[in-house]
Amino acid sequence: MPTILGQNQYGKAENRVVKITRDGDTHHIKDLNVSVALSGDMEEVHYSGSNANVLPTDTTKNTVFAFAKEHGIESAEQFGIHLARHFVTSQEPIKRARIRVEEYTWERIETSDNNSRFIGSDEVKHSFVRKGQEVRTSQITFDGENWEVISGMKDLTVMNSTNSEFWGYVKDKYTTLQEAYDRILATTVQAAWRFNWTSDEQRMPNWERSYAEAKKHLLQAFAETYSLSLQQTLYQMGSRVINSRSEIDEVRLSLPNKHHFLVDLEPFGLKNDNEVYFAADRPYGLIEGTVLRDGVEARIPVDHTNL
Ligand SMILES: O=c1[nH]c(=O)c2[nH]c(=O)[nH]c2[nH]1
Repeated sequence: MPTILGQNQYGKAENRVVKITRDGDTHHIKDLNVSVALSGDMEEVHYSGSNANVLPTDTTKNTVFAFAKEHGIESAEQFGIHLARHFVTSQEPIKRARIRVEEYTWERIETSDNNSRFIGSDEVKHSFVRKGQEVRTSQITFDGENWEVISGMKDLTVMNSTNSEFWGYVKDKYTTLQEAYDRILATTVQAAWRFNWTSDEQRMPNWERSYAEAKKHLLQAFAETYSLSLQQTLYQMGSRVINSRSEIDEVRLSLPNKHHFLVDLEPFGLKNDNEVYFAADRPYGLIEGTVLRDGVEARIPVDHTNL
């Protein structure tokens, strides 16, 4: 049976690059995990093994580190844009570059209870603790003409200890779930949002500010929604971002329902007054959905993941 080559891409994955910027003796850290995927005229290397069109993955790794020096790392998105543009414009056979970035955030260590005494001391300026909250993600794709930037986050765990109910659902012969009028709602947010910046002709968003604002709106919507289901909360979270940020047209959310079950304390002669829960880790409900600006086309893949 004859065969033909289908979709293919290649590049160095998970380049862990850390850039220290020294502003006098005050240091700033950017800590990224960068994955490069290139595609284009790559039939020959697959069919015959000719490497004539192949920029080595080793070179793509070196480029990541060299660009950290040459261009700095202003934001994950800006860094990805520099890289994608470079690969597509410098090598004829490369027609498309996709750069995925995970970013780990570092916060300054405060070195005294009375912090004000130490402001200006060396410890504050160059000592950091890695932030335990979310991992920031971005994916930058360039085909020589159009850009697609999808940013987001994963591992951001949140909980409402009240203002959540779940009742009025379908009941069949297998249904045992009790209706809940005051339950815990907890989830670990995986979010991806697509920017409507697609060409060098348009003004580029402020990536850092956009991220901070999108995160703020997701969290505020989670906190402020009186929830009748996680689905309803998901829609509120997505639409809050779309309505507040004109640079974002599409939000995809994947929200595991981190179930907290009330423990039966009756056997011990104790009454559980919505106080003691068993935090189950699996199975979990998985609630996923896309929220779009009216009139735009959905482009974030249903199973979009970063790395
Ligand atoms: O918010 C929820 N949505 C569901 O679809 C669902 N299903 C379920 O068993 N519990 C919940 N909770």
